[in-house]
Amino acid sequence: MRTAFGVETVRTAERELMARLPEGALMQRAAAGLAAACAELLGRVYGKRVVLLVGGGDNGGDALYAGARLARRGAGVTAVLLAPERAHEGGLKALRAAGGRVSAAAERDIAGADLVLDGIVGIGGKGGLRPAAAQLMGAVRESGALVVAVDLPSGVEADTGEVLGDAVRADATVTFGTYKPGLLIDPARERAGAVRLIDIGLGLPAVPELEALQYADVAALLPVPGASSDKYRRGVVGIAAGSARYPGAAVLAVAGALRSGAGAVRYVGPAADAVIARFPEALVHAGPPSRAGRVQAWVVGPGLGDDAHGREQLRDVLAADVPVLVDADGLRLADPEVVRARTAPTLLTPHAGEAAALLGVERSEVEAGRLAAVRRLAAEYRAAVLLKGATTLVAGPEGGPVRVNPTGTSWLATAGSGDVLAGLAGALLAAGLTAVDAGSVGAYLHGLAARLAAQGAPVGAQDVAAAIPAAWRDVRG
Ligand SMILES: NC(=O)C1=CN([C@@H]2O[C@H](COP(=O)(O)OP(=O)(O)OC[C@H]3O[C@@H](n4cnc5c(N)ncnc54)[C@H](O)[C@@H]3O)[C@@H](O)[C@H]2O)[C@@H](O)CC1
Ligand SMILES: [K+]
Repeated sequence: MRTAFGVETVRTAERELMARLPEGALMQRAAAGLAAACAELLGRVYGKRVVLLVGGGDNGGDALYAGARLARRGAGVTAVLLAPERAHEGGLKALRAAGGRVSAAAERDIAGADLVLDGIVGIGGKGGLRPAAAQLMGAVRESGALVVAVDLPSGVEADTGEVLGDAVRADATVTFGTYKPGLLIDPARERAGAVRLIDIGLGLPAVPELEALQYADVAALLPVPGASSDKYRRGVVGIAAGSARYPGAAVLAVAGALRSGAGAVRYVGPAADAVIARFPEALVHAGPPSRAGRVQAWVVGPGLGDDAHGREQLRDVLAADVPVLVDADGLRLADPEVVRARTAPTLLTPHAGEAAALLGVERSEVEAGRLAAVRRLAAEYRAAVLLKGATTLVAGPEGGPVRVNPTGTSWLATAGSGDVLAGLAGALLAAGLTAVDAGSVGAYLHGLAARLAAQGAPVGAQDVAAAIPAAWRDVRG
């Protein structure tokens, strides 16, 4: 599991550690790791030109000390001081002693750089880049230099993943002690490039603020049928989706569920003919979901439409005392009071627009502050919430760490892809995973399936569904 902690927690851990270490030792640890990472990225250090963008805090201090180490290995190192009167004194002295210099012409030095080290601000940064730093970003882009961010790209919010105005766009980020939430969540994540974590010995709490499942975590959570498992052990999924107008959503949700280890899939709704034509193994039922026979988890909403029939289906499913995944039209039509009052687990799977409607805010507000939005939704609806996006987030109703999906890909931004995810996560719910596990394992497999299906070329939702077994095999190794 890759974990992230917010600034307040990092500060506390830093204070405790600093009290036990000689003055400046922690910054030396950070700078040593940073310099080593830069050296690796440069390949050969000797003769390379390195420019340090140095702000007025310890983030700039890290850059200066790392620059001194690179200068000692033969790099030509130049520091651009963005707050000359506050630049870290010890770091500046070390840089000069190692043969580095302070720049008198920032843009010219940047233009000739092989590597630019962004030490403008770190976790002490507030409110985006100031004009003096923002002005240099054009020169940094044009230089073609490798950009390495110290701790996090300056101008992004460490705790929320927001990008405020101009922010550094790094090829790599070297972060200290722990990932910060902003390094794992869009829109900030894509500013960070490849993130490398340097252990500086911070003692961190057991429960992180954010966690990203890795292969091994997903493998451990995947339901695997035992020798004696019958279809009920593997889980029976009910799907109440599709309408005369949108039969395809039902087909895709069923496709997702059938390829995700469900013992059986029961379909209820007006698209039964379309479903059975594609999937003879699906069980189709007329009448209300509550009359469909034994079901261990329901998926409701994809393509449901908003006519009386759809509303009735939704009401009926939400009254069931089994886990329910609510997607798409289901999210639009669900009565918040009914969702809150449910005692069996509920998993809501909105995209940013649907999340905004559920919260009664603008879509842009959700997009800018996705972590806050998913937490608020989970608390307000007393449900697990999967907020779709390039980095899908999953929050549980009881707080705790928010899961962030690392496998997302823009190939998933295609019609019907959400319907497949609904079926997939529904099958995992039926197999007995908690709502947060079903959501996060579902998002993981869904992203991986899309990558495997795409291989760099366009894919449709059906291809994604067809690649779920391959993703499953890939994870189980
Ligand atoms: N405290 C520690 O023990 C360690 C800290 N480390 C480094 O220290 C950083 C935190 O240092 P600081 O607390 O000094 O804070 P920062 O260096 O992140 O930034 C604070 C400074 O920048 C100014 N500032 C705030 N927002 C700004 C903005 N938008 N534009 C320009 N200037 C802005 C502040 O007035 C202050 O001078 C970490 O990110 C990490 O790089 C590492 O050396 C590891 C150890
Ligand atoms: K930085």
